[in-house]
Amino acid sequence: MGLKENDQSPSHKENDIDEHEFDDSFCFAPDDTPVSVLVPTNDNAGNKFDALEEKLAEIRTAQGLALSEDSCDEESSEGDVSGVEETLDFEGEGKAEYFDSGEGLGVEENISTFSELNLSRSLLKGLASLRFDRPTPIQKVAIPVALMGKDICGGAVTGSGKTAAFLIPIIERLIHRPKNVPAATRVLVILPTRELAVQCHEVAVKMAQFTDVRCCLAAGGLPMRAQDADLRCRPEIVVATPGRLIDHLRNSASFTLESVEILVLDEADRMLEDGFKDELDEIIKHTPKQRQTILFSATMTENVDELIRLSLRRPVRLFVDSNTAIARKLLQEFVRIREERETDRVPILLALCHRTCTERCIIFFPTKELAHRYRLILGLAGLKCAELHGGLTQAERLDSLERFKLGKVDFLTATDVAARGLDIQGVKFVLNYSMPANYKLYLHRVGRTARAGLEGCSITLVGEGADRKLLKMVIKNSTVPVKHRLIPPSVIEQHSVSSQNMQSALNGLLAEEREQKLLDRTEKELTRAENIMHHKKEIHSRPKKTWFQTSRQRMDSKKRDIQSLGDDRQRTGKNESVKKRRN
Ligand SMILES: Nc1ncnc2c1ncn2[C@@H]1O[C@H](COP(=O)(O)OP(=O)(O)OP(=O)(O)O)[C@@H](O)[C@H]1O
Repeated sequence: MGLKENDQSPSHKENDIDEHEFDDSFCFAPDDTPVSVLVPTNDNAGNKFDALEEKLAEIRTAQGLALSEDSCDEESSEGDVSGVEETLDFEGEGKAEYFDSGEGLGVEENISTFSELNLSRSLLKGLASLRFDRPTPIQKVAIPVALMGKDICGGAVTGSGKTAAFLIPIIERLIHRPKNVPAATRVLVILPTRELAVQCHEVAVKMAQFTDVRCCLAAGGLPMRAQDADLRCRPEIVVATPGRLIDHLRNSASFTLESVEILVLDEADRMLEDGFKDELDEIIKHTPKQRQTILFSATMTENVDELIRLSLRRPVRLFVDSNTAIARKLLQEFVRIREERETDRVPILLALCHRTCTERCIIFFPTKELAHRYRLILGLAGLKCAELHGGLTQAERLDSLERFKLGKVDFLTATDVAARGLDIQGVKFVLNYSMPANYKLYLHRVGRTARAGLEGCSITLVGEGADRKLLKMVIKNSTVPVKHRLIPPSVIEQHSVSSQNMQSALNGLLAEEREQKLLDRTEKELTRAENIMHHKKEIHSRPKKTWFQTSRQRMDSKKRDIQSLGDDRQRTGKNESVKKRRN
C-alpha cells in the first residue's frame, strides 16, 4: 500500500447553522476533562435505570401486579406453505459489464485455515485471541479479493462474519504500509448507527492488538473533544457514523480524508437509502477518487444505478448467500392477529415473554414510544427489561445494551435502531410486536439471533393486509418450514386481565415522566441562559462551528426515508406479481 495523491481538497461550505442545533458540549463545557469514549459526560444513565427498576418493583408489590406462572400450554402447528414460489435471481442487462466477473482472480475456495490466506503472524495472533479458528465462507472469498485491492460488492446472510471479512484484509494491508512517511488515516469505515460503529471499532482494536495499526472511533453522541484529539494523531483506521464524521471534517482543524485509500460501507444498502444520501455524497466528495471501495450487507443491493453514486471501479460481486437468505438455524414462527382482535397484542406479548421467550430476547417495536411503553409494562409484570431506541441519550443507549449483553436483563425492547448489525452473544429470541415495514428490515431484525452457526427463534405478530403479503414473502424465501403458533384463548384472557390491572399504574408512570421531562427542559433552558450570560465572551471568541445540514434539511431527509419505506411496502406486492409473471 503506498501513499496516493489527493485530487480533492475538502470544501468547507458556509455556515448554515440553525439556532436549535447548538451542541451543549460545545457551548457550555469550558473545562476539557478527559472522558471515557463509551460514557458521555453529564449522564448517569445507569442510576436512572436502577431508580426506574426500584419504582416498578414498588408499584408491583403495592398493587400485586406480577404475573404468576399458569398451566395452559401453547400449541404450535406448521404453517400453510402452499403456493411457495421459486426466487428468481435475474440478471439485469448492463449488470454484467458493470461488475468484474472475478474470473482469473485465482480465489481458492478450498481454504480451511486463516494461515492458508498468508496473513501476518501478528494478525493471526489477534484472530486467535478472538477465537476465530477458520474463515467463514464470506471471509474465504472476500479476504483474497480485498488484498488484491479490488472494489467489492458483497453479501452474506446475517451473522456470517462480514465485519471480519473486511477488517482482516484491511489490517493485513496496513501492516505492510510504508513506515518512513508521516502517519495518515488510510482507511475509513462508515456505519449507519452509533452502536454499530462502537461494535466495529471494538472488533478492529482487538484484531489489531498485536500490530502497530491504530483505530479511532468517530461516532455521534460521544464526546467530540476526545475524538478530536484521537483524530489529530492520524490513526490508520477511522470507524465513523456519517453525521459525526462530517462534523469533524468541518470543525476539527487538520482532519481530512485526503489520504484515505480504502473506504468501507458496512450495511451499505442502508447507507445508500434516502436518509443518508446527502451525508454520504458529502463524505464521498472528500475522499480521493483513486481509492478501493468495499461494500457489505446481508441485504446488499445489486442495483447498479445506486452503486454508480459511489464511483466504484469494476467491483467484484461476492454473494455467498442471496440477499433474501435467512440464517440456516433460525426457526421462524408467526402468531396471527385478526383485525377484530388487535387488542390481543398486549396479552399475547406478555404471554410469550412469560412462557416462551423467557430469556435473551429482543422485542422490536415500530416506534420509540411503544418500545418505552412496553419496557414499563414488562417491568410492571415483574420481568427484567432494558430499552434501546432514539428517545434515549447515547449514554442510556449504551447502558441498556450493556445490561442486555451482560445478562442483567432478559429483555430488550427496541426500535429498528437495533435491527441491523448488532452482534450480541447468545440472543435466543427475536419477538416482533408487529411486522416491520419491509422484508429487508425483517431479515435484519430476525438476524439478531441464530448468528455464527447457532440456533435461534423469531416470533412475529402478523396482522392483516400488507402484513400478510410480507408473511408470504417470508414463507417463499424460507428453506425450512415456517411455524404458525397458536396461543390458547384462556392464556390470552389471563394476560388480558393482568394488563388491564396494570393500566392505571402505567398511566401514572407515563404522566410522571411527562412532568419530569418538562421540568428537565425548563432547567436546561435556564442553565443555557445562565451560561450564555456568564461565558458570553468565551463563547463568542471560539471559532464558529459549521453545520452540514439544518434541522429542517435533516427532517426532510428523514421524511424521504419514511416515504421510501412506504413505497417499499407497496412494492412488496408488486414485485411478487412481476416475479410470478417471469415464472
Ligand atoms: N472466522 C470466524 N470464526 C468464528 N467466529 C466468527 C468468525 N468470523 C466472525 N465470527 C463471529 O460471528 C459473529 C457474527 O459476525 P458479524 O457480526 O461480523 O456478522 P455479520 O455478517 O456482519 O452480521 P450482520 O449482517 O447481522 O451485520 C460475531 O460474533 C463474530 O465474532
